[in-house]
Amino acid sequence: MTRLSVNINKIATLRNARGGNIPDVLKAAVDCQRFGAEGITVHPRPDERHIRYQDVRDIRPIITTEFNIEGYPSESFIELVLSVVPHQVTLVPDPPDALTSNTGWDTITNKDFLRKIIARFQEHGIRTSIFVNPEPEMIKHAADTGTNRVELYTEPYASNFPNNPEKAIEPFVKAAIAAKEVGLGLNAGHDLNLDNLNYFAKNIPNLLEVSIGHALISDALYFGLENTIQMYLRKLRF
Ligand SMILES: CC(=O)[C@@H](O)[C@H](O)COP(=O)(O)O
Ligand SMILES: NCC(=O)COP(=O)(O)O
Repeated sequence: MTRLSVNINKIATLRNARGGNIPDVLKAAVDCQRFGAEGITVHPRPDERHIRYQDVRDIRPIITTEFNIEGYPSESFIELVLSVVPHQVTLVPDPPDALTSNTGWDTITNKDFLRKIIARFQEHGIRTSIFVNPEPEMIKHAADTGTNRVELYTEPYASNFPNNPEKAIEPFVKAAIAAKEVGLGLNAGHDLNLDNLNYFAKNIPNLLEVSIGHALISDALYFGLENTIQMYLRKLRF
């Protein structure tokens, strides 16, 4: 079964547009869970333009579902994660000024860096995942870092899906097979949506989790948050 983790960054972006506390990010985290989300994902960035470090601390004790913190492993991010102790941390190679995540790790050149950080998180009982492009070579080297899982960066799938779904999914199937061969658990995310999710989940073997934010929160404007989460869940249950 593929779990749906809802990324609530965009709810925080909306709140931050005005200051104040509307919409209430903590309430949204609890409500996403109540509406069926099987995980909550947050991606704090250094400028805190969406989810803030304090939000991350406040969410941990009020949710019971899986908590996944994504981000670049700067010292302040590492400190945050070690103080919060989520179920999973996903390491993403975002530079501080990145608009959004736009590539996976080069797991060859960053192998020693990642290995040390991953060991620190795992010593605290935190499962690790690292964000990778769908390249079997990068996935094989990811296994040498000691990580538990990889998260496939799905933007290229999402942008190619409307023109040619078979071609769009091809590298992701190969990547999933490579992950299984080296014993890594498999997550995926970025730009997954109501149109492309079902085809992805049906075709990718051993997909443990998808994290979805931008499209899901946007769909919630039209369909409501509860209904939208249920619509996404139905795309994963077949
Ligand atoms: C790693 C990844 O793909 C997501 O965490 C994404 O970067 C979050 O989306 P925002 O850019 O909307 O914060
Ligand atoms: N890890 C991907 C994620 O959390 C959400 O990405 P997106 O759906 O906002 O593109």
